Amino acid sequence: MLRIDQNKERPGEDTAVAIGTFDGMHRGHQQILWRLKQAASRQGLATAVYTFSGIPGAVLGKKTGALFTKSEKQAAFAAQGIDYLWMQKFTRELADMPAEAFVDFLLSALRARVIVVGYNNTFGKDARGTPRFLQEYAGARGAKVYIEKPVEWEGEPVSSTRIRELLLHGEPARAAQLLGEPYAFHARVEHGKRLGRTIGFPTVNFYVPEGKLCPKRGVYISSVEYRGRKYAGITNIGMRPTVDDGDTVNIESHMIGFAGDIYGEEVCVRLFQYLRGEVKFQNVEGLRHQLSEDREGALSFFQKGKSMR
Ligand SMILES: Cc1cc2nc3c(=O)[nH]c(=O)nc-3n(C[C@H](O)[C@H](O)[C@H](O)COP(=O)(O)O)c2cc1C
Ligand SMILES: Nc1ncnc2c1ncn2[C@@H]1O[C@H](COP(=O)(O)OP(=O)(O)OP(=O)(O)O)[C@@H](O)[C@H]1O
Repeated sequence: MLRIDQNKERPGEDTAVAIGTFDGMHRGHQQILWRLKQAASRQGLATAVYTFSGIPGAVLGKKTGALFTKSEKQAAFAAQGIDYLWMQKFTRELADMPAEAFVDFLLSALRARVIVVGYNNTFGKDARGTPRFLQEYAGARGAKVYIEKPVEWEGEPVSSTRIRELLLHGEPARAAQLLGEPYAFHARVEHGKRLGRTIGFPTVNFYVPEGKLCPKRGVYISSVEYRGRKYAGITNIGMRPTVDDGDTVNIESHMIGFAGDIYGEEVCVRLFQYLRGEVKFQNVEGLRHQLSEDREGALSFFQKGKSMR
């Protein structure tokens, strides 16, 4: 996959292009990319995606985090086998761009001969770039436009907004149904207080990456992937009131059955089920007792045959 927003690189061939924010690469997004690849291969075109590095809501005043960091989004498109990726920083100027100018850009700079969008895609000033507008304007200029019907779950369209709300309400299992896989953090392990190991629960610690959505605070059944191996785990998202009086949210996972120092290494933590809220215990012994129960909860969850994917 080639990033074509950098160094003035452009596709050297005609393309089929999909447009949208694609935050989370949920099942609706997967359907769009399936159609993109199908249309491209039928017509002998390369595949391209025009997307944003953040989420438009963050620029337009909504204070919600995104499901993907920039690098997670780039990795998701690479995994989908997309040939060319244009990742644009979303700005107010971009939001005010006339819809015609945006389509002209797709046709000329990205060499779009096919354009694929979902039923609800809009772009350009005053959201005038509707699927119908696209069909008329791009169609008159020789491009074929595909408009995908909504992919639904429990009778409502799957959307990034809906997934963010589920995660903020502590419903990671339902979020995973819409995403097609559990919500994940890819992070580098940071130093903790080294207290965990003294109570029999060493943890990997990191902070929520800037701009990424922090799910409801509390304790989760999770898995931790490290060097290609997945461990059952328990993860706390919170401020550790028993041992810390700081006010920064931190993510900590205990990997069941793992021993070793992995500071500075990359891990992937996936959230499966919300167990409980964070509690301020009278003493560390109370915390240790609760952590043993949390671990039992995680072990029986995975013993029931749940996959760690
Ligand atoms: C699964 C899990 C659940 C936790 N639950 C709580 C909690 O309810 N209350 C709390 O004060 N700290 C909680 N913690 C944080 C512990 O206080 C912390 O992991 C421990 O002190 C070790 O810190 P360290 O990694 O900096 O050494 C939890 C940690 C984990 C991994
Ligand atoms: N459930 C869905 N079914 C089919 N296509 C979809 C679905 N959701 C989004 N799309 C399409 O996928 C592309 C990228 O979607 P985009 O990320 O912009 O919207 P979204 O997932 O609905 O997010 P939000 O909730 O923030 O509006 C767009 O063309 C959009 O129309």
